[in-house]
Amino acid sequence: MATIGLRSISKVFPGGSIALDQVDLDVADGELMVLVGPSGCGKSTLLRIIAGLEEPTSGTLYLDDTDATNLTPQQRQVAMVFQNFALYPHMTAAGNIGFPLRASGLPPDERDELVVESAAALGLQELLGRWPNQMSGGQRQRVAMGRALVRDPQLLLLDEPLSNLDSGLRSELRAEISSTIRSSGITTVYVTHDQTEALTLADRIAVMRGGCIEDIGTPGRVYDKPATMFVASFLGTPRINLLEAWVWNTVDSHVSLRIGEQTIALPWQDPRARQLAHYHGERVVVGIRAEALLSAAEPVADCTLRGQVQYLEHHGHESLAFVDIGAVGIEVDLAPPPRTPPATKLKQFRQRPLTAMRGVWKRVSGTKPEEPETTQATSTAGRHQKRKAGLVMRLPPRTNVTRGSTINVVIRRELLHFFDSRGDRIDTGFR
Ligand SMILES: Nc1ncnc2c1ncn2[C@@H]1O[C@H](COP(=O)(O)OP(=O)(O)OP(=O)(O)O)[C@@H](O)[C@H]1O
Repeated sequence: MATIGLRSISKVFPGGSIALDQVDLDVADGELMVLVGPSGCGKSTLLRIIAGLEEPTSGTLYLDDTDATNLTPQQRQVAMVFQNFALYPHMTAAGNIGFPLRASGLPPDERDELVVESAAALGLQELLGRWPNQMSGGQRQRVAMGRALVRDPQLLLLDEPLSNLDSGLRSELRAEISSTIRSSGITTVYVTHDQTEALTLADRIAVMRGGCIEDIGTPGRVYDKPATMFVASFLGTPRINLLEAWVWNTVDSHVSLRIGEQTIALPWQDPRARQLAHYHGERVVVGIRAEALLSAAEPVADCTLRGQVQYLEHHGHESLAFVDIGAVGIEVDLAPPPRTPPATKLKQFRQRPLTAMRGVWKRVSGTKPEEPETTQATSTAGRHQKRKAGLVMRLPPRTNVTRGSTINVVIRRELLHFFDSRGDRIDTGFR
């Protein structure tokens, strides 16, 4: 098996479109790394550079600590599975699986043995004589996996291998792919734009946007402590609530967060309060996932917002409520357009720090709410249209909450996320 090391990999396509901007990434031996991000963020380009199908404009690729930037795809011993499976239509399943072995000149006996072995591992024994047009999407996908793994490659690269399948089959095959990869112990890079796939499959996730990796870590870490507002917004269903809040620090007591016309507070004992105190009189963004919100008969001091239920969505196992709390919502630009700097500026542009691209976000709209009476902050009231942002929360499936009713929304403050005006996490190490 192998390790992968990418150092300052950039890719600028003819015409100036920057697909990758100084990407660094390490994949450990036997690790399943998932590259996830919105369309156009550079995932496939990065995968194709690892495969040797695309050349980086600059940077170095290491395989097992050896410079492999200029090796051919064959020399890299990489197997790739594509979105459309790319099976040969004129070959049976057995022919497709055995194709790489035939190409490498293996004698027919040994070849057949390996094909049968590989088919058995993927539950394809009964299908070996079928043609691609006689197989379902899921079966074709398994044959593509068999063909990729039969040569015992060093690396397995998968580019959206499930995106052409319906959702039921996708989750079934996701589990299969995961167990096949883990039992083979092969180092794998898996590209998807589906955050559920990323969270369920990965040992580690690299979240990409605009040609950069914005966050990298275990699924639990990037979900629980996203490095940026974009990452928080991209991962999780329903999407995280992002609300504008104004900070007011009452030293040695608490930090207030003014959200719309309402206020919640973090006690001074909470380490995040001291961190937030640095933003006294300023605007931050509070991220609240649906699981951090509870509906309660009585308000709980310092952590309750009141709001009116705008509408309810029933999903069988749960209901989602959209609650108007009169706050200003923040919308993150999930897919900034590809960057095309002028040729003369290219060098400086590539050297820009990653953070320069992170803070692509905008207020949905809204007037800055009135500060708490004691605040000295400069008011910008009237600059924007006021807008009440809905808060999405989960309710039990047969809830007695009705549309139009006013409810107490209690916030589990330990689950709150805070971001600065650039969209970077205001970290506190609380969790
Ligand atoms: N051959 C090419 N010539 C010019 N631009 C390209 C080429 N291939 C990709 N790009 C551009 O590079 C950027 C990254 O593309 P890439 O296919 O890597 O994104 P992606 O994240 O895989 O997107 P998707 O999920 O839609 O496949 C995009 O802006 C794309 O338009």
